[in-house]
Amino acid sequence: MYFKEVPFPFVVSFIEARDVWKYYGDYPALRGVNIEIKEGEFRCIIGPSGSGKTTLLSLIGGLDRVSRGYLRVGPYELHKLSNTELDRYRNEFLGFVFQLYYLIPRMTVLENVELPLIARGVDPGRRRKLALEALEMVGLRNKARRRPNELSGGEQQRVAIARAIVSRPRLLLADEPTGNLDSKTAAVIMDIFSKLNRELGMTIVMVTHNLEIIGNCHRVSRISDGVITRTYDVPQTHETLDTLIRELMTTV
Ligand SMILES: Nc1ncnc2c1ncn2[C@@H]1O[C@H](COP(=O)(O)OP(=O)(O)OP(=O)(O)O)[C@@H](O)[C@H]1O
Repeated sequence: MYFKEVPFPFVVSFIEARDVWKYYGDYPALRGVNIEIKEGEFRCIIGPSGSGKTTLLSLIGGLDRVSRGYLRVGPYELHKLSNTELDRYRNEFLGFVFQLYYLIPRMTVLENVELPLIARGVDPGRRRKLALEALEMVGLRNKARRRPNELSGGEQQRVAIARAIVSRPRLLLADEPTGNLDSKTAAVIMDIFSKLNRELGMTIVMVTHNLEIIGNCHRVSRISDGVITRTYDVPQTHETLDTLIRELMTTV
């Protein structure tokens, strides 16, 4: 009997950008980006300063609009959405983690994590339960009553991650999430991302300068002068990973 081999990836891409351009005034920060990311994938985006990483993430996150081209995330064709529809997309579909934690100092850790649920009208009992679950996932349930300034930088970033995932978004976007952290704390943060990806099936797109942490991703795309120049599968063995990191170091 003859079995036709199913091509991989079989599923339709979760994120699809085709010839995406973004202008700031006359300046083209993105110059025809093409990228496909599968659901459940953990994708890193690397590239030199000013190459367009944050711009691309802002477009995928619906924080800004494409100037030209096709950009779809799940069922949402972002280039076609109105501002209200974009707001809804962000609220229902996404979690964001940034380099700075943006926690509210006068609120407790628990209240900070509950915030996105207040905006969604979730009742207080359920809010508390979900926020504690999110804190459990980042290993900070025991610090729920503290205030952000009583925590280390790594712990504050873990609170920011709990806040980003409290409504169980399908897509988590992270912009230099380890940018302010030492390498040991960065590794802890990356283990949390890997766990969210593995256990909750959350698709993650992470922009980073830090090549030490790309071993946690499935694939890494390199962007240069506003164009994705290459996408690599991240190797599973240390030796081949080191070879890839050395190759990428010459370009980032
Ligand atoms: N709001 C803006 N107005 C004008 N130009 C902008 C704006 N945002 C970004 N740019 C320009 O677009 C280009 C891409 O910026 P972007 O922030 O996407 O780069 P990046 O790869 O994330 O850089 P970095 O690693 O330094 O954060 C840069 O030349 C930047 O100066």
